[in-house]
Amino acid sequence: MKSKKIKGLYAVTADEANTEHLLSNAKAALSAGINVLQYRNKTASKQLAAEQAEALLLLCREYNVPLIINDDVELALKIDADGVHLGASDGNLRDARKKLGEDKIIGASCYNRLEIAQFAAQNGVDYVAFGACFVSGTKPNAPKADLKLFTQAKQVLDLPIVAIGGITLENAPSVIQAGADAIAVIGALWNVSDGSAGDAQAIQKTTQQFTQLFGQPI
Ligand SMILES: Cc1ncc(COP(=O)(O)OP(=O)(O)O)c(N)n1
Ligand SMILES: Cc1nc(C(=O)O)sc1CCOP(=O)(O)O
Ligand SMILES: [Mg+2]
Repeated sequence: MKSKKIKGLYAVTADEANTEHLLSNAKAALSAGINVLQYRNKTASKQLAAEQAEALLLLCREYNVPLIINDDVELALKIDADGVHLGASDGNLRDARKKLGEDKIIGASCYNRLEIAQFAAQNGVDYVAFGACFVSGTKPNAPKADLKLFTQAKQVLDLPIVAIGGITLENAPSVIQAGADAIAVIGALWNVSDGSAGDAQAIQKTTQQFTQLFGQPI
């Protein structure tokens, strides 16, 4: 069942113009145990986005990890990615389902609003995301979502619930405790470096630390 794949550490890529760097970072996270990867690059041209998404898809296939495309149903269709993530201004959920078919994963941003999640669930999404849980360096103006929302959502929704926004190794336990099935992370995963060993090793170590919070083996 495809929605069962949405759990644990859900890595979301940072805006990265250097494809080699993007791929080596992604490989580090994949090799250390992320469960889902979302390609999100708000600064790429259409051509760069297509190239980067295609290269990430090949890498994800090696690790049997689904690749979700942010915002762009057409790109997901073009490269046969595993799904899309859509926010309030990214198009209609039913239209996306019609285009992508039943086998693809569709996720919806629900911000801090349970009723958006209920609407998304009625419109056939495979997971819902709430945020921002904490102040996010990536998206400083994102509206805040109270962690109580996860507990409430869990009681009324029968879908995986993803938490996003400012999640770090320190605050992730409170989000998981509140009921999130997955945590979506950008800054605290990719903006790490241990100085000597390089980015890839630091990303691997951070991935393992996040994954252990869910009680999964490393
Ligand atoms: C897992 C996940 N949750 C939320 C978002 C945010 O989507 P959106 O509100 O459309 O904002 P942008 O990411 O497009 O800036 C997400 N991408 N992934
Ligand atoms: C893309 C995104 N969406 C958010 C929301 O609240 O919907 S917060 C966010 C940024 C997440 O990045 P970081 O882990 O660096 O805070
Ligand atoms: Mg969006």
